[in-house]
Amino acid sequence: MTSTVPLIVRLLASSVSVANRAGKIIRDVMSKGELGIVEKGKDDLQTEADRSAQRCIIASLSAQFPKVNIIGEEDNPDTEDEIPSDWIVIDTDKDILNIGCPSNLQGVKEEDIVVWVDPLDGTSEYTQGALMLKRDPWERWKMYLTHPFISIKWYLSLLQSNYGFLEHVTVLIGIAVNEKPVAGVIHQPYYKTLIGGEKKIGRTIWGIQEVGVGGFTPAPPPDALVITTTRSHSNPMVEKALQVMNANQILRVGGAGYKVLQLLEGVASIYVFASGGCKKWDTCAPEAILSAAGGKLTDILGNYYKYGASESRPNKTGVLAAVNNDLHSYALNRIPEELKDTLSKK
Ligand SMILES: Nc1ncnc2c1ncn2[C@@H]1O[C@H](COP(=O)(O)O)[C@@H](O)[C@H]1OP(=O)(O)O
Ligand SMILES: [Mg+2]
Repeated sequence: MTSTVPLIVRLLASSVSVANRAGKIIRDVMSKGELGIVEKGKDDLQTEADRSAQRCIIASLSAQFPKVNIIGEEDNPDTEDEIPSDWIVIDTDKDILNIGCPSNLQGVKEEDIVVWVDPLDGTSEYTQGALMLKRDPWERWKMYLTHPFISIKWYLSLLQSNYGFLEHVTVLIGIAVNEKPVAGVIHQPYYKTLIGGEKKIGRTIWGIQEVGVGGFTPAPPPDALVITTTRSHSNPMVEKALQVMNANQILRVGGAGYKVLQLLEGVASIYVFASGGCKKWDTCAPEAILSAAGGKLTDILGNYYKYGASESRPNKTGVLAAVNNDLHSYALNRIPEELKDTLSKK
């Protein structure tokens, strides 16, 4: 049966299974307690979970789709170590295989596809979440002292948060054809639900253009204007763009994947981030799923990003995403011209 299913649908179905496995790796690293944090740059961390989840995703997808160009966030310095055999996922999500395929994607070949992988979006929230899992206050304080760049103010705000910010962490697998995100997966390793009285952890959201979305219950935007934005990468430009939105409420959360989930689930209406910092792997999967649900993701100037393999990785001109075209235009028209100018010269 599998061979008659179009390639793009098989790739999406495998990405769902692989993202679930990567999510389990992320939880396992956290449970072991040794995050192996490395500072890649200013406000930019990498952990053992980022490295291992990426190895799992790239090894699994390239074993099944050897000619697909897969680009991951992490450099993976330790690629010479053998990958544990249970990290190579050969399963595929059977329900996704039955979803149908838009006619313009039916003839797509492996060589036409670029997959953008963020193995762990929301790394700051993941490492800060680790602090909150330390129940012993002395152990927690010791971990804080060795954690890169958390101010005492943040530490106190973390103590007041219930579960840290682990729900903000996602695994992102975005599938692009002809430079456009056409399908994607957002996996949330720490999402908690009760199904038939039984506790479940983790969920996987998917979308494919013209077919639709799944793995969650879509909801209309809130009546009030709720904007979602960064909690860990703000700066004066980000704040300026927020001020002019005339929002009823501003939510500050981690990760591009989590913010787009808030749009999909009716928690927020617009995502505004008027700064460089996000990269192609942060926005490819969220853009694919949001547009499959009727939304729109562009830069702050209103231009779509391109996702060809040779495109530069940074999204220098920020992110503007909304649940529909009207809300996107509303936000775009409010961004001051001088801010657009400053960003486009970066
Ligand atoms: N200044 C930055 N440096 C590094 N990564 C950034 C920066 N700004 C944004 N990002 C990436 O974009 C995602 C969304 O940004 P934010 O959480 O600030 O809204 C972050 O989780 C982070 O991805 P990652 O956690 O995968 O490194
Ligand atoms: Mg990211």
